[in-house]
Amino acid sequence: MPSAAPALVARTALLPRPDDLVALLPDDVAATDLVTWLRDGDGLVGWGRATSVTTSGPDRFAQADRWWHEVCAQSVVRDAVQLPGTGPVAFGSFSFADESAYGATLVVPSVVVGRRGGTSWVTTIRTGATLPQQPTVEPHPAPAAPAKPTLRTGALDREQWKSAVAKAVSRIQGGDVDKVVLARDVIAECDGPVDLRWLLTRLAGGYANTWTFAVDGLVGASPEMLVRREKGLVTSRVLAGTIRRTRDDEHDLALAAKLARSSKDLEEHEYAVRSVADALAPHCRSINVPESPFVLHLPNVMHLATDVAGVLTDESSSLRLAESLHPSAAVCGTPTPAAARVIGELEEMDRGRYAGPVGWMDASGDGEWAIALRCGALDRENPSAVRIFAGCGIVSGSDPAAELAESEAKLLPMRHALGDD
Ligand SMILES: C=C(O[C@@H]1C=C(C(=O)O)C=C[C@H]1O)C(=O)O
Repeated sequence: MPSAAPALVARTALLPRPDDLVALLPDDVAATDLVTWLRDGDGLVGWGRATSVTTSGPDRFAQADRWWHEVCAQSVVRDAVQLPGTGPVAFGSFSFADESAYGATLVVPSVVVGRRGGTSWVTTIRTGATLPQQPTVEPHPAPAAPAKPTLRTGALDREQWKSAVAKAVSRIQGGDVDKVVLARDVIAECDGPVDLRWLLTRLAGGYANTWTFAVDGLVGASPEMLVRREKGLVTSRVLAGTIRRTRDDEHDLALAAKLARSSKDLEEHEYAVRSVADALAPHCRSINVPESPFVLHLPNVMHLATDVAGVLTDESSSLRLAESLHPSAAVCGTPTPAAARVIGELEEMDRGRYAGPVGWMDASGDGEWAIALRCGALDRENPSAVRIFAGCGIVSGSDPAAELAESEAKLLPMRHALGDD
């Protein structure tokens, strides 16, 4: 059982608009106590740990949600801004698998700075009885560039992973499962402690239209929004179906048109959209599923993308909605239980928090949870190492060599951020 929920006091006040939220992260706080949620310059950054909870197992979402509810019920809040993300905020990351040794964490930082359109604010949070003073919020010197990291094989080397893909294809052709998402890990070893602020600067600068996140030592730039809940509206961005970009824009446009017509990718995409719409159905009315996907352009890859929206009909928090949507066919497969079994048999690794929900939630339960993709986990034992991940949706027409190349393209954001240009 998680620890008892403490009482918090929180104060949110307006702040002059900071240019760069990442620059506000202090350089003398442990990387696991820095949090970030950024897109196109707006979002939230935070540091310190007013309180936190860890949970594990199949109830990890419900336990964390209950804890946060109790914390908020006994908190004293002075919120002069009243926007989503003001007042006390919890940042969380959850393991992909129920049985994972990596569990889940909700962290409530002691300071959160937010920026949304023209409004910026700072929230200070403490356990105790007196309202905290507003801290000084100012940019810190830019972090130094790291040296090129060394890459080591993770659970499977390239050949082994290709043969896992080939086995997945035969399982699909044999009728065990329709689609399965297979992932691989690579260990990046740097020549000194990894500077999270450097990684975040690179990710937020290079991948501005993704959600750049850092929570409890998990860092990345995810293009996939599992669920956003804001004032009764629920939205989800589903991605599945990928093509690697070349360095030639004209050629990429032709590839995008090909992706939008590719029956293999459209089939893979359809599975993922269906799994999201079905999971939202018990919680929402007026669910809108566009008839065909659009092509999302990222610097390294292009994806087929569909934005699903609905109106919330129950009290589910954004975290409980994320639980209902996890794992979607975009990161597990279809049907879910059979795909999860094949993953367990073929990947030969614990995914940890990769491909699990990562995000934030405020006291109202509104929040945003992305799927932790294009990310890495800082190694708690070795501060110079990061375990980075990438996975691919496998369907009956998948070719192992092409999937390996796709996984390499999906590793690029983290490799570049780590200084491997
Ligand atoms: C599993 C990953 O990405 C997922 C798989 C995709 C695909 O197979 O086309 C596309 C986007 C994501 O839903 C990853 O980036 O690691």
